[in-house]
Amino acid sequence: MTMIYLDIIAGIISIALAVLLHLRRSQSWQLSLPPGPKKRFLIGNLKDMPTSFEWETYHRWGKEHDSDIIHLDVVGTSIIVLNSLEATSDLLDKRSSIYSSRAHLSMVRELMGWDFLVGLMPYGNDWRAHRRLCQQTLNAKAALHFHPQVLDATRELLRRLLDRPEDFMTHLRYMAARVIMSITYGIDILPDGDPFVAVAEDAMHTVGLAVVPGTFLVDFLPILKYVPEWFPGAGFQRTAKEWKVLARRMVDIPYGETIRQIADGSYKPSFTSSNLDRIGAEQDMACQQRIIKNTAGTMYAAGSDTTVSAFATFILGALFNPEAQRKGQAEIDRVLHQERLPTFDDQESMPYVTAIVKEVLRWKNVTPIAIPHLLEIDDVYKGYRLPAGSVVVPNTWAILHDEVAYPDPFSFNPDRFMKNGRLDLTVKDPTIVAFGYGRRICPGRHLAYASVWITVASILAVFDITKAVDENGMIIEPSDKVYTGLVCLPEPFKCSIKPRSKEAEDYILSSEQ
Ligand code: HEM
Repeated sequence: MTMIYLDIIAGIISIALAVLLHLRRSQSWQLSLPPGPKKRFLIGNLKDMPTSFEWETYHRWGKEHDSDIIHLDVVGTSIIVLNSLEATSDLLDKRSSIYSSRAHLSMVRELMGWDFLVGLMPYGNDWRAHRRLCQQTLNAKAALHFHPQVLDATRELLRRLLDRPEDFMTHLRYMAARVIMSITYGIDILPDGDPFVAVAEDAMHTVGLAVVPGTFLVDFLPILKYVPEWFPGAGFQRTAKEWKVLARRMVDIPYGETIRQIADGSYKPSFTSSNLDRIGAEQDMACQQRIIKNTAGTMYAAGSDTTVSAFATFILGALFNPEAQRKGQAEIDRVLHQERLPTFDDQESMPYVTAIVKEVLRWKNVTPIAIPHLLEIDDVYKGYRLPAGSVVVPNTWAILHDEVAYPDPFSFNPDRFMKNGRLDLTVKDPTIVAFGYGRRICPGRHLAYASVWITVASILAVFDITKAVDENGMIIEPSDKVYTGLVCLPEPFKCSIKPRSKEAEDYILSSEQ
């Protein structure tokens, strides 16, 4: 008898909950969507969508509609842009259980074969298994183990800058790639023309172009993925086919090399070798290998261009603000007395260097729209209806160029983070948003931050960075433009990098020991 009563009560509760949910949903459907540019019949905002520097357009739309949250519709795909820290924090951080998936991205994930990339995986168990591996290797404590490798790579960077300063971009790329390839695969790459790096760079270029929302219509109309290659207008299919080969090579080739080295006993311990070694007899071997291989491929893809972009932004910032460079050098000289090169232990005593790093991550921020998230269930925010399935674009660029938080936001000015010779903690730290949001926040941020900090400190300690001069003795003004894409990199620029003194040169050369 009691069991029957319990069943009836459970039934009534279930029905009541279902009715409540239905009522909530229908109430929220009466609310309006956030404001945004006028939508056209069927295609919505397709024709308005910017394909380059979209963060600037999104920011302008926000101002025009006097709202930090705007809504767009592209052929039925709902897009929500968040233009303020308040909105990203309220939704992506505080409600991250429903804002942590990713858009379907038919072009990149299905047609171009980038379904291995952790950063693009939908929220769920498979993503969790991959993310766990990233976290185990890259969390704040684990990242400390990489400091010696990063320091070695920085010292080599100094020597290479001394030798061929005009090739500084090549050296910065080498430094970032060297650290990640060694951590991930235990592979020592060649300084110039490394085949593993070449394979990865080719693939990376393609994905950078393809992930920007609005570039390929197939992302908004997934049915187009069934259009055959020969069909007029199906050029994206041919492009995807070519780019898929590059993606596979990027994942397979370095992983294959580690397997080869493990087999002949010549391997160096790395993310890949340690995790393969850890696979238990009770685990599904093929499944675990797939997760390790995907995660390894992701580490290079996610960590190389991003870090290089921050390095290059530092060099550019030093050109745009020579006074900041001098202040950084004066601080370093005060701490090191020009007797040694910086180490990670110097961080506490070099607040101005830290201010430069914060400004680097703010000024030409590496990932202006992070990686857009996806909202999984209907939500309501500031009285607006946010539909399930919306792509949610955090406008990190707008947040980091907000003139209230950062007056004169387009100038490179590390002093904005300083007060009375110390870091001013009342100024918003750009790292709060520069590495993304909520459950999808960049797991490589500790390693990335450490690499940028020690590189900035080491270069400032021994080099002067000045504008280059042409054959007629005229100063070459550097461009402050960046390439558009998911990861923004400064456009090529020239500069002069010279040792600050004979002693500085000696320190660089002796750093090999
Ligand atoms: C200055 C350097 C870097 C910047 C600015 C950066 C920034 C970001 C951003 C904005 C995201 C997206 C977060 C979101 O969806 O909200 C991300 C994701 C990711 N980053 Fe980084 N990153 C950097 C370096 C690295 C490094 C060195 C690694 C690894 C070695 C790495 C690994 C990843 C991974 C695996 C993801 C995907 C996380 C996920 O979707 O769950 N990143 N990063």
